[in-house]
Amino acid sequence: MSDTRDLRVAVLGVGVMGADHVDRINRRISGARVTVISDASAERAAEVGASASDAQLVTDPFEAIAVEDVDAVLLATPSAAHAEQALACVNAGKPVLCEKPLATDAEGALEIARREAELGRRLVQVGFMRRFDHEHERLKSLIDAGELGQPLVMHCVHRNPAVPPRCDSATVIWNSVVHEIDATRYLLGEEIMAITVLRPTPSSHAAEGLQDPQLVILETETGRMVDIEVFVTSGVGYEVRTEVVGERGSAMIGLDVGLVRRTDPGRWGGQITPGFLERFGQAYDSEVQRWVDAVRAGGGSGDCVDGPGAWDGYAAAAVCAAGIRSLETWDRIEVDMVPRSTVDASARVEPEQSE
Ligand SMILES: NC(=O)C1=CN([C@@H]2O[C@H](COP(=O)(O)OP(=O)(O)OC[C@H]3O[C@@H](n4cnc5c(N)ncnc54)[C@H](O)[C@@H]3O)[C@@H](O)[C@H]2O)C=CC1
Ligand SMILES: O=C1[C@@H](O)[C@H](O)[C@@H](O)[C@H](O)[C@H]1O
Repeated sequence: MSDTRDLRVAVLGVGVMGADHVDRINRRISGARVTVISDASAERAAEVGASASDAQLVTDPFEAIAVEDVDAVLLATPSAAHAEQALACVNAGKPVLCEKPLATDAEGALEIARREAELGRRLVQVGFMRRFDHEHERLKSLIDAGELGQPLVMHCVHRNPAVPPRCDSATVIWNSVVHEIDATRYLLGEEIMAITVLRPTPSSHAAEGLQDPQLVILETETGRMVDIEVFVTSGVGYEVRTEVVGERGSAMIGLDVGLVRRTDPGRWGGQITPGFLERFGQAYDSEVQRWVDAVRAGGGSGDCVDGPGAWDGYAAAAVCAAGIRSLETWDRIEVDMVPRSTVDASARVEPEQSE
């Protein structure tokens, strides 16, 4: 691939996220265009394809990955399909931006990280977009500059107004808490050693099989603790708040303090973002732009990642797997992870450097 030509991207899975990524690649960022669209629903593929007239529709996701003039793949299929499809990308030598999580079990993620290491070329980026959010970047800079002193504790809130009816308690860990797991590794720059999932009084709005809210406690290797309230049927709006408390002060992000309006009779207030597309729009744009730039810079043989990679996907998957054990057993569970040095390609960069 030449450096001057647009990157030709196949987008797999064009539901909520995939359709937004298609629009982002074709209209909101530069250096890439969508040339293949694939979705299990032919109707949905045609609907999204209508707005991306250059794109060829390919029903089978593995055929889509193999299309010769596809330079790179963006995976936005349901989480359970990621591992097999991401592995197929690596095996085909194609760079892939895989929406989180990289896999819904730790073994699947580890297989991808190991295969990438064998190839000796970084091809896998994982869609932990908070690392590209300006507020998260500022918080990270503050911590790294030592302005809060040594970080001791982190408090997180993650609320969604609603989730699809199929969402169960384990899905909340894989799909929602996985963001705080990655944010912890990114902000504090160390691995998570143990997880405990607690079950407060469930909301009467949660469907059967869904423990909502959940309180999750993470413990890092140096003993810092992170508490996460995850509440996915809040009915209110999309709220993601993070506060880091250090020896010399604290800092919080996600306060929705855009416009604060004062009106009569004696009222004041602002607005809560309705969903992740609005709250993290800037982060998704930066994430995909930087991935496109990295893939183009990598040419046909260099590294193609600028952000969280396969190791980050694996580390998060290992913590999620322990979290699901905790949900089942009601116990504190230690995270079972292979040493980073056994997965060579990823061992080159520390997690806090955002790979
Ligand atoms: N980074 C973020 O903030 C967000 C990430 N996500 C992630 O994006 C992924 C997609 O989520 P949504 O767009 O909300 O789901 P969705 O259900 O809206 O879309 C999934 C699409 O994939 C298609 N599909 C199903 N199985 C497939 C297969 N095996 N191969 C190809 N296509 C298949 C479906 O027909 C559907 O159109 C998930 O992994 C989710 O975790 C979702 C929302 C936000
Ligand atoms: O990734 C996402 C969704 O899949 C998930 O369901 C939400 O809870 C997250 O906030 C969103 O960022």
